[in-house]
Amino acid sequence: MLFMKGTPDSPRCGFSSKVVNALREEGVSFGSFDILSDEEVRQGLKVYSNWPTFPQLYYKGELIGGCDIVLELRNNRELKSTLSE
Ligand SMILES: N[C@@H](CCC(=O)N[C@@H](CS)C(=O)NCC(=O)O)C(=O)O
Ligand code: FES
Repeated sequence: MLFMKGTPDSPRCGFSSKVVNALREEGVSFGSFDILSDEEVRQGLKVYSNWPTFPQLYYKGELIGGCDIVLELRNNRELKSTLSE
């Protein structure tokens, strides 16, 4: 599940766009939520996960990370395996 700015087909920030591209390139299917549509979710998730920025990628209810971490996993060829454990 990706909490992002905008939607996968219409991202509203480059960081969110990069994560969408990485997931699509790996053939990972994912749900998404546009945090720009809900200020309460936007601020609440930062507290919930102790992570101050978006995008936030979750797998099985746990935060995997943001743009930097997702791209690092992809570059290390670990993204797909991380999201299928
Ligand atoms: N280094 C971050 C880049 C993401 C980032 O800096 N996001 C900012 C600008 S889009 C953010 O979400 N700020 C808080 C907010 O907009 O609520 C990452 O790896 O995800
Ligand atoms: S919205 Fe400006 S950097 Fe993401």
